[in-house]
Amino acid sequence: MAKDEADSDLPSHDQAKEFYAKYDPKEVLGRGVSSVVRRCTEKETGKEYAVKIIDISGEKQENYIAEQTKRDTFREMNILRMCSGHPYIIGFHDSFETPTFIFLVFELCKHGELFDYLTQVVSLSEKRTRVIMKQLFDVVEFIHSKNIVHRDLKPENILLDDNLNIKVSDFGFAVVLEDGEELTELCGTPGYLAPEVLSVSMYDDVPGYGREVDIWACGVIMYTLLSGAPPFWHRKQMQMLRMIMHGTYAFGSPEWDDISQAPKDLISKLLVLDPKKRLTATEALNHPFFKRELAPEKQFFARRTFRAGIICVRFFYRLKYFYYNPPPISKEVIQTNPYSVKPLRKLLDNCAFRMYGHWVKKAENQNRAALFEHAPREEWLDLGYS
Ligand SMILES: Nc1ncnc2c1ncn2[C@@H]1O[C@H](COP(=O)(O)OP(=O)(O)OP(=O)(O)O)[C@@H](O)[C@H]1O
Repeated sequence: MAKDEADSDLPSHDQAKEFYAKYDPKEVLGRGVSSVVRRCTEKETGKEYAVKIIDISGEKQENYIAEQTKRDTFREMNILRMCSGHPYIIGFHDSFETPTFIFLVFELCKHGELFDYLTQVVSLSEKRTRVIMKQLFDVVEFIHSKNIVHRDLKPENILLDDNLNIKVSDFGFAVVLEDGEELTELCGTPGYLAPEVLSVSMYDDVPGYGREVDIWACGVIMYTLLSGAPPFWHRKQMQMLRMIMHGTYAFGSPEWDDISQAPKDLISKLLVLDPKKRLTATEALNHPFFKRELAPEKQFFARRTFRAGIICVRFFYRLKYFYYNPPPISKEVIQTNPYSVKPLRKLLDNCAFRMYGHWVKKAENQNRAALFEHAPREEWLDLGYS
């Protein structure tokens, strides 16, 4: 990209003297509705950060929306300060305000979003899911203890640091609950919305919602990490919202066949329609999924150990034999059950993901709602694959 074009959305030096005195802005990392996130370096230390530059000038949007953006940003800054120092929440380093822009300087997460990581790997192992979900519940337990509700937990808002630890970001919808306060605003991302958020926007005589919406979102995230597809999804958004309202989801085959009972049990205790019956973050952290199974005390039995050794060696040689002499794949198997053949299974899965875009690569100007679009891609239709 030409330098002029790349820098075209940067505020001028006159508009942001204080920021430019301390930081050098670099390439764009991501864009929001009214903001651009760039890598930047701190002049004094040479350390790298990410700066979110929020336009509050009113030039790109109506004045009243710019005012709202400004108010929301101050609320977000206040909440970020309340969360400072938590190991799995994005570090908030610095801020600057001018009449036209607000600059928020964050720690830099070079590995980007959990969403992009999932795009590459499609689904995660139980072990990796355990690490990520444990960190996520640590965050939720912490923010809920401070009466903060995030309201937009999803893989796009979970960044990964250099050690692939999570950093929960984007507290743009987060609020601090007053004692006994119930929320009524419809906000969040469709696939992750809890049923009570939908109810409150549809009916007059229902109670508002509270912190339990974050637990529901954790259930959706955990399901998605393990299977590579969201639990509530339909080509037509109204149908998808109806599925959420009724709590209709399944641990379908074959994605869930090899997944053990503990994570399924935990998910089923998170995706509970009645928010009062949903686990809390602390209860989720005490679920058996997060408890390592302790091996029984080991005793040494010479004969048994010797026999086990022989079996292992035999097994190894059989495995080696099959590896170098794989059984022929018959035409019948390919016709009747192609999914049972591992290389074909991989190919089919890849095609399905390409065609239906459960995981879609983020591109310039791509709408994130595409994650839930189940339509074949244009070029496939041209090829007559529809
Ligand atoms: N600290 C960071 N390190 C690396 N990349 C980041 C960081 N913060 C944000 N990004 C990238 O920038 C993108 C947009 O950031 P962010 O999620 O804060 O904006 P947004 O909330 O989507 O914006 P808006 O609320 O204005 O629509 C992120 O999705 C991510 O890819």
